[in-house]
Amino acid sequence: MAESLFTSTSAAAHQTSSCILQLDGVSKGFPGQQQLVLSEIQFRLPKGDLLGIVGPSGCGKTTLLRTIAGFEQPDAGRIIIGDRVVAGAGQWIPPEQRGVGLVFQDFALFPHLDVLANVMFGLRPTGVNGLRPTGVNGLRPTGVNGLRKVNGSQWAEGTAQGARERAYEVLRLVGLEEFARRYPHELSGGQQQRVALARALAPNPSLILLDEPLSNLDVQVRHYLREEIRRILKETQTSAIFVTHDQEEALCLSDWVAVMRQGRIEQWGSPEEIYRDPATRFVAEFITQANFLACKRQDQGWQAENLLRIPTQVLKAPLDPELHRGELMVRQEDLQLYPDPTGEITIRDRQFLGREYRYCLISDAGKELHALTREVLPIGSRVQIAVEEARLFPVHEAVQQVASR
Ligand SMILES: Nc1ncnc2c1ncn2[C@@H]1O[C@H](COP(=O)(O)OP(=O)(O)OP(=O)(O)O)[C@@H](O)[C@H]1O
Repeated sequence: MAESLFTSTSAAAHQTSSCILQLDGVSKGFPGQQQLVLSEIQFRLPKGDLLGIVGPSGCGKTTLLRTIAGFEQPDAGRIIIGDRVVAGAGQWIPPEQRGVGLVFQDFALFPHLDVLANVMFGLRPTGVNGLRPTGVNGLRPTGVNGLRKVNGSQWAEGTAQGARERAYEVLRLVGLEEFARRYPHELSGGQQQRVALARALAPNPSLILLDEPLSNLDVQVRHYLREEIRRILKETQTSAIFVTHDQEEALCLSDWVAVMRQGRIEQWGSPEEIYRDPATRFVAEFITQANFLACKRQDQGWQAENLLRIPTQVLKAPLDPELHRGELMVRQEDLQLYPDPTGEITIRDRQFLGREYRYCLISDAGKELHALTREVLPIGSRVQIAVEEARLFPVHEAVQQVASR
């Protein structure tokens, strides 16, 4: 399924029916920058699905979101929201007419308006859903007029009542109906972000864009709220794209994950595909907290750093007969430990994680490894290791990785 969504330009052009957003070869550069910030971005997002965009700092995540929202104009390519071309092919639809809701990492609520008025703001006939009120960085759409002149009298008679009812409806959805008359400073960070979500949802947008929506919250609230956000978006069948630098958040919130690197999508797939079958060493390193071991072919298998013999059957990808050296990815949960006083690996530390232990291991040659297992083994004892599953990457890619850092 992932392949049919992340298609070539010609194939993508024929597949617009059940998709809410389609990008065809979208590129974008900024003056004075040698490299493109977005380079031939291409994907289709099915209606009602959630896409998580992850990647290292500066890879172009926010620029991609801003380009979809309409705050940046692509240099090349086409963006289609629903069945409308909103950018490219001679078309340009401004942000406020794209039917897109926005949620920011700093909540961006109006401090002088109560919760109800904040949510109703998103319903103003001329408003861009969820537009931030002040000049904070990120997705701020500069040059949109009139956004700070907010007061109840802007509502035409009759529409105000409808807006109020809709605002209460979305506040119920996010579980904050009873907070309608509070001001933002009287709410917790998590509650403020739920108000921001309610404001973005109020006009019933076809697509919501969330820029690092949870990064200003502490870890417990983040865990709780990511479940909440997913539930609310699914319940309202709203498609959404959210940018995050937190891999775990992307994997557990999304239906699809796009891993970006230097302005390109390096891999698109379901969270399971991205985690279990990373296409490149970069994706593997960025998404998993796996172990990486240099290895070379030996007999019918592979020898990894004098620590492990890997029979070919534990390798995930088919073997390239030309490949004689490579780098092996072994996820922490796939590394098995066997107590052995003659083993070359020592347990350096053990952390209790509740259901299982995380072991920090060190080989006699100084190679550090990590393993997750339910077994209890003493710190300082020696072990041998084996693997259940491994993924082999051609070594030339690993070399490029190091060279490009
Ligand atoms: N308006 C602009 N003018 C010039 N360069 C820009 C502009 N906006 C972004 N850039 C550059 O484009 C690149 C991508 O920036 P972007 O904010 O999209 O990255 P990001 O992946 O969201 O990073 P982070 O995770 O740190 O927020 C960076 O090198 C940034 O400096």
